[in-house]
Amino acid sequence: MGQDSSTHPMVPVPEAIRMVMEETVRLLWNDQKPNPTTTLSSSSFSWSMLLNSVLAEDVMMKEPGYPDYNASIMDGYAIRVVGRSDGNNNDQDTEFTADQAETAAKQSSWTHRIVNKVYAGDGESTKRLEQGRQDDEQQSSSLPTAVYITTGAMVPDTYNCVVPIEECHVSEDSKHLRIAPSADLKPQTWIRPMGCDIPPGSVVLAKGQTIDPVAIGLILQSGVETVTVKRRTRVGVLSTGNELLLDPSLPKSETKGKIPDVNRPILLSLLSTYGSCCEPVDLGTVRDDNVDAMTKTVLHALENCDVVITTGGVSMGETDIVQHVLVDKCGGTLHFGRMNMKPGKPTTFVTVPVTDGFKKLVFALPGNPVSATVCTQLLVKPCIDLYFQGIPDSQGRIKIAKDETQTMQEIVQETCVHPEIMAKIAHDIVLDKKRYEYHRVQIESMEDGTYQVVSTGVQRSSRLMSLRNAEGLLVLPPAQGDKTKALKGEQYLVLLLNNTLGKSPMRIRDSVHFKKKARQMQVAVVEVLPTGFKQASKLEETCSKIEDALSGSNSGNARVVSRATFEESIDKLYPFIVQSRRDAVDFIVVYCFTSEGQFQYNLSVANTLNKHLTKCATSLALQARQGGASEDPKAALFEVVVGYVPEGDGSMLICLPDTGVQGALSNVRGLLKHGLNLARGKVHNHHHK
Ligand SMILES: Nc1nc2c(c(=O)[nH]1)N[C@H]1C(S)=C(S)[C@@H](COP(=O)(O)OP(=O)(O)OC[C@H]3O[C@@H](n4cnc5c(N)ncnc54)[C@H](O)[C@@H]3O)O[C@H]1N2
Ligand code: MOO
Repeated sequence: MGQDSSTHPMVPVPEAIRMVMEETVRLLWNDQKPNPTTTLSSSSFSWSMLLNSVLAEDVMMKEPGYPDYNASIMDGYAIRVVGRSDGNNNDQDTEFTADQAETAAKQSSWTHRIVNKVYAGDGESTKRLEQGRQDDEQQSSSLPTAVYITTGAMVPDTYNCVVPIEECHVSEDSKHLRIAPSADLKPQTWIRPMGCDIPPGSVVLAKGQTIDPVAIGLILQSGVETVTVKRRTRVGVLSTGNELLLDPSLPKSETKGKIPDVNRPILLSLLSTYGSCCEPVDLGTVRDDNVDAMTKTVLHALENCDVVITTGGVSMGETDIVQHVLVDKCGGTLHFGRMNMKPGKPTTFVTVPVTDGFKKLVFALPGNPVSATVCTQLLVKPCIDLYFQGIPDSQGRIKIAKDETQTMQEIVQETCVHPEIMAKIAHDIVLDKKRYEYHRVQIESMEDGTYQVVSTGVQRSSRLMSLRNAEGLLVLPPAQGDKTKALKGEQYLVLLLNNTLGKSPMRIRDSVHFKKKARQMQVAVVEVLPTGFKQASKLEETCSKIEDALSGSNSGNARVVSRATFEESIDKLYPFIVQSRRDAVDFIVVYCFTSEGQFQYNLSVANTLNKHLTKCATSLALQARQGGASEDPKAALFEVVVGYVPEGDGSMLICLPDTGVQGALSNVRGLLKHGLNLARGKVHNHHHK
């Protein structure tokens, strides 16, 4: 099992996305997200930092509420009237009543003397009228006092009513005032009392809310010193390749064979359209002929980002070193190295541990610009949405299973991916011979509420024009037998690349893209033999026997997608099993050599495997053993183990002797498939439409 990408099975795209989501969930579940929140201090608030951020904590109104003083609602005069309820009315003679206004109107006498002016923004001690004048007034008059006040200004504590300027008659020398009898002279008239707009202690904005323009205003009014928001996911983009033109100002003669780096600008700007969840980080470019230099760049990127996207260098060429750097040099775990997809086949997904025990997610995308862009949309977007939002609140739909992996699966089912629709195609499209094609299309809404899609033309992965104005990805299966074309009028699934149709993201649980079809059963085969065992491998012939035994007309075909030989060290077997299930394998068949004297070995392999299985199916094992014995009586002497490997979607493992393989498997074929479906929690099989 080398790391060469050609040995990686082509993982179906939905399975690949599911693995990405599972790793993301696992990381969140295990608190492996560093600094999930950021606290912004009011001294550094700027609207651009706040806008579109998501609150990680409630914003509460500080004492004494907003406004934090009694404010005038009108331009006019503040006076004191009878009935103030604040217990501060011991100075009875300065209180003014409607009767007094009435009398003054009849007599054309003044009702108040004006002792000050208060403008909006003035503090309590502001004195705008000259001292001399006040002294003068105090001596010459016993009228109650009033102050001129503007809208929004602080009403001094000694006053409890504002009379708008329209209801005041002011003496020519601006020293006296007559209040019109029409004025409303109740306490608090035209005053916004302290805390009336936002009472102290109230929740101004709730946790989880996205900060919109109004929320910015409310945060500022709330008087809080800090706001805690969810930290945006830092997503780094690194282009790899010596062909990238680093200095566009160089003369043409010096740049032959170089091309502009389009991936980095495309992906960085695409990420910036993902809104509040992500902070794109430009990691520049790196050469593809220097493993150490690339390793250094990647390690630095991993320290600084939560998610890293690289483009280029993941296929089969001598300079395709990215996987080597990520796995061998950076110690990453490879989750998949190829997808059954055009464009995007060599897409590679790795998780890499960094210091502090945090794990980072790395998407090593193909260099072709279309492949890189489409794979970012399909795989990276849902991942960073999930990483930012955290484990979905499922309103109780998530069953917490005893087994952690099962719980993860449950959570993954609740996570969201691209929106999707069904649409008819407007013209024939030739199907790819081998791979599912995610064909770029434009979408037309028809009058009857259905959709029709039109291809964007030649779909070569280098042809960025195929993405120009593309609105969706039409999911086309590979050609099969006579079916070499998708025909005009046929209906297919379309994954949406933008939100022009106003469709919501799909929960994986509900997504048609993720619905399992009765597809080819995928099988991993392992041959195990004791050390120094001198017998030629029978892997090839046994694999074809296994394929035949597991294929049946009404239960679909089986295909061996990975195979390996292990000598002695059964310890190595478990990582292979884990990898097999990650490759979405249905059955793992382990067979042991059984020449004379190998009973003990067969027993120890069987016992070791037994430990890793849940739901050991002893009756199935017995039946398989009987089937094996009917082919070769000797097979009855050896151990058979059948059980369920719970990780991921789950696989069925069958450990048996190297003889009677076909008889054993064909005897339990139907039961194995049924057992797998039961163990996977599926009551019904899903069939092709
Ligand atoms: N022998 C095989 N060759 C290839 C296979 C294969 O299975 N066997 N797969 C092909 C497929 S499918 C794809 S997709 C590409 C992906 O290759 P890489 O990821 O290794 O990418 P590169 O070889 O580095 O580049 C591919 C292509 O894209 C151009 N490129 C790269 N980076 C950028 C950039 N930042 N901006 C613009 N264009 C870029 C590069 O020049 C190449 O033309 O591999 C096939 N080969
Ligand atoms: O998968 Mo590649 O992305 O065809 O061109």
